[in-house]
Amino acid sequence: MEHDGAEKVEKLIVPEYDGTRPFFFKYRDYFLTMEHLERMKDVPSFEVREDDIWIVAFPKSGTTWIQEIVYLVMNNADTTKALQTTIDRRVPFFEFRMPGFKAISSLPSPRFIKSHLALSLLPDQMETKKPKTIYIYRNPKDIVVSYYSFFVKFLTYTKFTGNFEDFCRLFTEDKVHNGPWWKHVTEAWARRHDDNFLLLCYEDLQADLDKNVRIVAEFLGKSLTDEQVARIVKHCSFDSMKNNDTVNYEWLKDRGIARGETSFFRSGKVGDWKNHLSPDIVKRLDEIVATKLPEDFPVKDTLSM
Ligand SMILES: Nc1ncnc2c1ncn2[C@@H]1O[C@H](COP(=O)(O)OS(=O)(=O)O)[C@@H](OP(=O)(O)O)[C@H]1O
Repeated sequence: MEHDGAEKVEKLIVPEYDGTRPFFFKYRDYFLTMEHLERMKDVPSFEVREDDIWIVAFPKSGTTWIQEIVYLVMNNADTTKALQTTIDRRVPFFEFRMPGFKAISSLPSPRFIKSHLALSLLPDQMETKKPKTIYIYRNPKDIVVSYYSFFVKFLTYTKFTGNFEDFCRLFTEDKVHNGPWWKHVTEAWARRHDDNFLLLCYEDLQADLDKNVRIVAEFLGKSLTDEQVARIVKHCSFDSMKNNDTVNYEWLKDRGIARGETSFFRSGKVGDWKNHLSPDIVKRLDEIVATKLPEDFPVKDTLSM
């Protein structure tokens, strides 16, 4: 894979800000915020380990859910241990400023690492060290609702001044952080048969969490008892995680990063988009699914499908 040094990154910047939009910049094929773009120069050379476990997803696709499941599977369903430390410390966010590349580099093995970067933007050594990688995808209609709620209403530091419809339109134009969604998931689809790769789907977890915990455990080479699986399933229900202060990101409110009146655990449903999206946005998203995804890519935007 080609290395992109700082100089080349600078040349790839395409300003999209017109006073109503957040600052997104195009890096290779993806839109990133300036903050993330600045760190991209250190990404290609980041040292990957064979025993890392990477959790990769487009934002709002169920990343936190998988982070907690992976942590528990790898720690024999020790929920007491999980409840001692917030998820951002147990499974750090790779490209975020906290804790940063240096801190992640010095973590003991096995490291659990979360990233929202598309697979093609991850460190070069992902291809040679081949760490186990779990990717979760979700239907774009629920994602855009969840994304607006998180990016505009939950976080305090984003500068989006448009309304919900504006945000949805930007999403359909691929111009949201980590967009295009369809390209992000298509890259994962192409990897679905790789031995070190597990592709999961948010809607499948909703339909049968027990089964998906077992799939994760098998992929990670862990043998769990039925009682351990049941404990993970209970701990990882929406209501349990919403009320769990080590995963619900309520601590961001104390740091002034998130607003008091909103919740990271918003709805946790499949098909909630029906209560929010306009017919025009539904049409645009259906078009993206129909024309930009591989033909056999299964997108489930209701639970009955
Ligand atoms: N346990 C469980 N059950 C059902 N749904 C769950 C669960 N955990 C997280 N979620 C929902 O996932 C959405 C957040 O996605 P991410 O964790 O990927 O967000 S982030 O991008 O990492 O910020 C967000 O979706 P919405 O509720 O639709 O906004 C969360 O509520």
